[in-house]
Amino acid sequence: MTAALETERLGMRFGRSWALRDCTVSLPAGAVVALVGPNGAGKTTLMNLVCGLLRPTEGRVRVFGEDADSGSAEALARVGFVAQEHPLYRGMTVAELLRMGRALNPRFDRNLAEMRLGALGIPLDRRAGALSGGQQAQVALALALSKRPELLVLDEPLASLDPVARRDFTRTLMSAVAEDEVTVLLSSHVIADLEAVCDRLLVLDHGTVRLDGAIDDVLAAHRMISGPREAAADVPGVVRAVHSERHSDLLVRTGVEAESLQHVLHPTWQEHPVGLEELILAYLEQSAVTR
Ligand SMILES: Nc1ncnc2c1ncn2[C@@H]1O[C@H](COP(=O)(O)OP(=O)(O)OP(=O)(O)O)[C@@H](O)[C@H]1O
Repeated sequence: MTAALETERLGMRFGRSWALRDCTVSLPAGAVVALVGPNGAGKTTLMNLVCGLLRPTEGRVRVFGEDADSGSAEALARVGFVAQEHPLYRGMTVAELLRMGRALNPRFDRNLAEMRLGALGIPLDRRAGALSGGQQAQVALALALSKRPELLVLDEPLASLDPVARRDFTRTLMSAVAEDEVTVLLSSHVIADLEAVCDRLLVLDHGTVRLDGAIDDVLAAHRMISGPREAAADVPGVVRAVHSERHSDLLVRTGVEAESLQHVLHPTWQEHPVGLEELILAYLEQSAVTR
């Protein structure tokens, strides 16, 4: 089956610095992917490459098998993009934005956009600049979804939204995923938001891929264990260790076979599953320490 998104040793350099390097990932169609990483990790750069807004310095990026920077009308029509701060033409009314969307995109479904915005009580005759931040985000999402894209790329769409607006945005997104089977690449710094909608994780740090996989598989392949400090050095696959005088808390990569840990651990070690936020932070902290 063709992957929705495939990158092969993808790299992007600005001047002398690499924003993204050696990035090889394959995202299956229908996945909802959480793109996570600290400021400057390369998330926006990857998204711009996926949308064909940047040409890679090295490597390739393919969307449904076609080079993302081919510039073909078909490739552009397949991807919906909501950039950071969801920019809109502020002087135009919502109705004018929808007309423009229709004129620019052959598959644009204006009824769908009006239905979604109507359900949220967003007036079509209001200028975009006079809408609240949450309403602007909803308009940007409705415009992107009404293109009927096969891949939807959302760069920190929730950043400026209050909790109710975040929930409304997430609901709109989830219903679109359920109805249209669209593949989604969604970045955010708020892991709880991502956990609610995403089934796959891609962690970037300093331009390189730190973790990539289905969230369930990634969580199943890690354990948090607590036990005597003097035995901590014998534990294999430690991602992150926090020691007190006598005690150690370790995040360990166990592979898919979590039982394998039992063979090496002293019975006094206690084991418990790891949460997504804890896991991501552990990888990012480990990476910060080893640099
Ligand atoms: N147009 C550009 N010119 C020069 N450097 C750039 C450009 N765009 C990005 N960079 C650099 O590339 C690196 C990655 O930036 P990018 O915006 O992709 O990170 P990010 O993960 O999206 O960060 P944030 O979470 O802060 O939005 C940073 O060091 C940034 O300064």
